Amino acid sequence: MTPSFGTRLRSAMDERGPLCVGIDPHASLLASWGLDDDVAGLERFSRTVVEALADTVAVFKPQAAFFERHGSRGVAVLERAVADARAAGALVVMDAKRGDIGSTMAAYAETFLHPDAPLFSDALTVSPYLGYGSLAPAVELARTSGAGLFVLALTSNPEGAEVQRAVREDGRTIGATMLAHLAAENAGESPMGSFGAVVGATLGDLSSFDLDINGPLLAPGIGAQGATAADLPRVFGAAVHNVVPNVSRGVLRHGPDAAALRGAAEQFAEEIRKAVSG
Ligand SMILES: O=C(O)c1cc(=O)[nH]c(=O)n1[C@@H]1O[C@H](COP(=O)(O)O)[C@@H](O)[C@H]1O
Repeated sequence: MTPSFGTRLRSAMDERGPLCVGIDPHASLLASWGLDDDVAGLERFSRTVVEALADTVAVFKPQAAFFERHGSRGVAVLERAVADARAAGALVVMDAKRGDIGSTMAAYAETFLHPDAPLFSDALTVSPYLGYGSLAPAVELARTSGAGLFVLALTSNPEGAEVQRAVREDGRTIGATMLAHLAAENAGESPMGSFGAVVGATLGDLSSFDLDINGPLLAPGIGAQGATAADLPRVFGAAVHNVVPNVSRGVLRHGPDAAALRGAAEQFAEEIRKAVSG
């Protein structure tokens, strides 16, 4: 049986460090790489990123929207990127932020978390804002297929606060409630559970939240959104050892040269290592 996502992620983080590189082929990045904003450009971009980094980076996070905007051929490029990255030993978190009523959520789960699906990924980002319980089919399928989820809890964008910091009748914020659901999901798992939270690295002091969910914390916001690796201990406190920091544009803007991409990823990885161990 495949080891759980939490187990595989912990090994990958121990072996390669926790950096996650986002594959976000923005039209502006394609242009700055000298590529056309079309399927050929998309393919060249994603292959270059995967080939340059798949043997050193623990996790890739392709952003599905940048592939889907090119239609079915863009989705074919995404399938290839996922397969190549996984074949080279990296884990893939599909950033598709899916969320729907339970019966439709089951179809999203089949799309990304069924081992026979063309887009099968090690984990998927999901939105719990139709109610955490609506994610149940994805939780269930992830458990049987050895995959994981990253649930949007406290997102990196300033607009997220109006929902995630809203206070419920029981006095808890919505974000804290999502973290509590995840802690329950991961209870008793070792070395950690497979049900992670997305918590932005941009959010400053989060000591009022219990980030101890016994699962991974995907932390976007380093680089283009203004956070730095040095912010991680202040934002995450003791939970920093479970943080998977994501950098997309901060690495990608160094392409298309493979050595420059590797250099940028190594620099972020080193800054993260220092911040987490220091
Ligand atoms: O789920 C995500 O990955 C995500 C959640 C969040 O709160 N903030 C956030 O920026 N992201 C994603 O993380 C990536 C950040 O990209 P950069 O700002 O270029 O590093 C994008 O793919 C975003 O969609």
